[in-house]
Amino acid sequence: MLCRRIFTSFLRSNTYPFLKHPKFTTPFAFLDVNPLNLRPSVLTSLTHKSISSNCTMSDSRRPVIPDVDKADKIELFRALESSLGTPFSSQPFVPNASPLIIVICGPSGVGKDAVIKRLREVRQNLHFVVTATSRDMRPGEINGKDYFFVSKDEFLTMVERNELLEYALVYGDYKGIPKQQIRDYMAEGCDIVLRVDIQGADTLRRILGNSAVFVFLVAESESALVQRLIGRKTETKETLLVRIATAREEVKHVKRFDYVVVNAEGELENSVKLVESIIDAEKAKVQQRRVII
Ligand SMILES: Nc1ncnc2c1ncn2[C@@H]1O[C@H](COP(=O)(O)OP(=O)(O)OP(=O)(O)O)[C@@H](O)[C@H]1O
Repeated sequence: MLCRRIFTSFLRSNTYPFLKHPKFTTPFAFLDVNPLNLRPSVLTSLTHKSISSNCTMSDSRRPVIPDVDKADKIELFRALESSLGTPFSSQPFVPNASPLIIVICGPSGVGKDAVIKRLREVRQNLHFVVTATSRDMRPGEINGKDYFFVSKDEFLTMVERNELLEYALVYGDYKGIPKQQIRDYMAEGCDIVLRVDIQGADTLRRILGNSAVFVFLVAESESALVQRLIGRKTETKETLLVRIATAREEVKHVKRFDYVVVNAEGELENSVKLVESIIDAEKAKVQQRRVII
């Protein structure tokens, strides 16, 4: 006690200014370690408490923290808990990430469908919104899986009922995104993938702003894109020309997107991995995108 008084009066005087160094004024600082890895404020208040409790609490009532190398884990855990005075919480430090809407766009033939198909195979809790379209079914396509194939009249009825988040007339056919499907899957905690053309992406940006993630897919070059489109064998020479001319304009809009992914020839897996990384990074953001449809 006498020693402490002498030490305190030294601290108050300016005779030995080095004694005001945090090493001497911060509890435990002389150890050069923080034995419980506590925040300095907690440490300070704890130590002040235990110093002041010296006056009132007998040694037998003070919680004893066993030595780390001797105590078993549970004993140490409980001792630390009772020293701090409140039970350790098992609540997650951060809540679950909000479901995301990922909008994938890019010129015709770049590989949007191929990337999304693979993404669905490798990633859980991801729902690809099945778009409604008035175009004819292509060989191999399945109604309700690739698209909801509807007549023009049926499509226009959906528009009248405000059932579509966004719709457009593309190469003479209507395409639109059903709202209810998005609400249902987001309620289950799924991320939503939307596949749209450039007009659709513009409209969605107006509607959703920054609450969705916009990804633009490009080929490594124009010539690679044309070869891919030819290789798909779905187009006539006329529609090929229209799609290629349109693609030339579309790639100029890349700046409006949040991310660009180069889907290079033979590198589909890498493109999918990159899209996955984008989703993971978005989910780790402190300020989450929150979307209401
Ligand atoms: N990285 C890649 N390397 C080689 N071929 C690819 C790659 N990605 C996609 N493809 C192929 O390119 C063709 C066009 O791809 P896909 O149909 O997915 O394009 P899209 O962007 O969905 O086109 P559209 O908008 O016209 O429907 C397909 O035959 C597909 O298998």
